[in-house]
Amino acid sequence: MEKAYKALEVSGLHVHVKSKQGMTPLVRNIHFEIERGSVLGLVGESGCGKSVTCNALLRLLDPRQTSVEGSVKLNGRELSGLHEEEMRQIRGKEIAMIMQNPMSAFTPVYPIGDAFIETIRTHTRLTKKQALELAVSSMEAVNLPDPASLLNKYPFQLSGGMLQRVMIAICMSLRPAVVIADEPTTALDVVNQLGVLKELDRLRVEHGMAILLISHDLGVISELADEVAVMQHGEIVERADVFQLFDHPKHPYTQKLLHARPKLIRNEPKYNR
Ligand SMILES: Nc1ncnc2c1ncn2[C@@H]1O[C@H](COP(=O)(O)OP(=O)(O)OP(=O)(O)O)[C@@H](O)[C@H]1O
Repeated sequence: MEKAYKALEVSGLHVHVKSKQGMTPLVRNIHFEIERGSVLGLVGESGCGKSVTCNALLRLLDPRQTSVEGSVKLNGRELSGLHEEEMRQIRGKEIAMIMQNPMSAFTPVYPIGDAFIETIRTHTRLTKKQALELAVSSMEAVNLPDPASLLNKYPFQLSGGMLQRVMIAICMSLRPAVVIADEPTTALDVVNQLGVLKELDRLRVEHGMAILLISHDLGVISELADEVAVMQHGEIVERADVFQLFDHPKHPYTQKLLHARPKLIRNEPKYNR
């Protein structure tokens, strides 16, 4: 059988932070890999280390406060020894991040087109006109209406769902191999949530990108993920195929998480007056 192509491979990732007691572990011994065109869901309670893990992958943690050990391979290329300048080239272009709060990703005093064109031109040799064309086509691809006029708007003039789509469009315009989506739908209402998830899934299918999807919401995870890693206290305690995990959770913490899912409690007959 042909060997699956790994877009992202993480092994033995440890992060420590400086504290009065010395170096304190934040995440320990993280291992996972994501194949091209597939989605790994990363779940766990608040503070368990999901964002620290992602920031460590992208080398966004402050090296004066934290130390990171382990191996991170992107399309087979080891990232851990690279210089900051090389990492800057990789971030956004080969591995991109969609953040939780789209509003904070844009500078409020500039039209959104400025952010779009700056990102494209930082990573490509396209002219401003070509970058603009790419911005418009990327926005069309995520079903944003009238992209040319949207590019002239300021962030506060767009709804949360639209801004999230703009962020996805910016992210996708450079066709990264890996996308880290950190709670991409938390700030959205359910209709927009579904739209954004569908968009991510379409881009995964059409462009074969690998997605690391971080969410508290097991509903979101079950919509999109092929595999799920469950984190607790800085460690991955269980990793399994999504159906296996939902049907036969092994670790007590996974069982607890699944048990804590909101259920519809409306079986009682209606009150008759
Ligand atoms: N720069 C830092 N210095 C010290 N501690 C930190 C730092 N960044 C994060 N932490 C701590 O590391 C732990 C993990 O934080 P992290 O943000 O990764 O959690 P999370 O799982 O993403 O939570 P949430 O779901 O709420 O976003 C927390 O206890 C947090 O306080």
